[in-house]
Amino acid sequence: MYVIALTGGIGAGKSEAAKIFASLGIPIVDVDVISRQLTTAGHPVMTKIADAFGRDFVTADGALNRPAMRERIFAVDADRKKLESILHPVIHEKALQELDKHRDAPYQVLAIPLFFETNRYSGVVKRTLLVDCEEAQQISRTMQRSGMTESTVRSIIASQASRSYRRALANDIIDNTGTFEELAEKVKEKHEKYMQACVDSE
Ligand SMILES: CC(C)(COP(=O)(O)OP(=O)(O)OC[C@H]1O[C@@H](n2cnc3c(N)ncnc32)[C@H](O)[C@@H]1O)[C@@H](O)C(=O)NCCC(=O)NCCS
Ligand SMILES: Nc1ncnc2c1ncn2[C@@H]1O[C@H](COP(=O)(O)OP(=O)(O)OP(=O)(O)O)[C@@H](O)[C@H]1O
Repeated sequence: MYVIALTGGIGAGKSEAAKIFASLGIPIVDVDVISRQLTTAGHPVMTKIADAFGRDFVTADGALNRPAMRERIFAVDADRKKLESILHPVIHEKALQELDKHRDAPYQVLAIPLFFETNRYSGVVKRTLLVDCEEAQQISRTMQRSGMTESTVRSIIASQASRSYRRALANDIIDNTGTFEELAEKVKEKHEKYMQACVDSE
């Protein structure tokens, strides 16, 4: 299995980059998508979250109350760690199962915001690809996409690894300070490189 971890800070452009890899036929395993699936109504994980945080963090139909949880965990570090200790092991197990389904693909993309923060996936990942832009762009793009306030976005950025730390650790970097067209070109370049690399590694 040849797995590329696609990582980056909030709003840096991971989802947009992942869509372009998908359009090139590459399977995508996205841990944010898995996390959302695990926190829908009726999933056993929701019982653990309700026990740990109380009913205020669960919607009337039993799903995760995402805005309430977002406000809480990016204000209180201990609560973020508590939520992560419930969700991360289950997300990890599910992500490995998903990756296993696409063993025959030339390579796969694992979209994972907290790759450098968690360390859980290093065993399965061959290379890391950072999508990176200026912090001001992360903030404005996230605010536009989600309607979050600037201070919420800043608190999320503060909880994540710094830009310089990620840039120092990544094997490859895509600069997403430009247009969508430029991003698409850069993703295609990386795709060609990874196609060659996985052939060479056989
Ligand atoms: C806090 C929650 C409810 C907010 O939900 P929401 O729908 O607004 O955001 P979504 O899940 O799409 O995540 C958006 C982005 O927030 C950032 N983010 C999410 N969780 C975390 C975290 N624990 N630490 C730092 N940043 C995070 C990431 O950049 C992520 O891409 C949700 O993100 C969550 O349940 N987080 C805990 C699970 C987790 O750690 N996910 C990251 C997987 S490695
Ligand atoms: N090059 C670009 N030019 C303009 N807007 C962009 C560009 N790249 C991404 N965006 C927009 O910025 C927002 C954030 O991008 P995206 O959702 O891909 O980021 P992300 O890294 O997946 O964020 P998150 O960590 O929140 O999941 C989206 O609305 C997206 O369409």
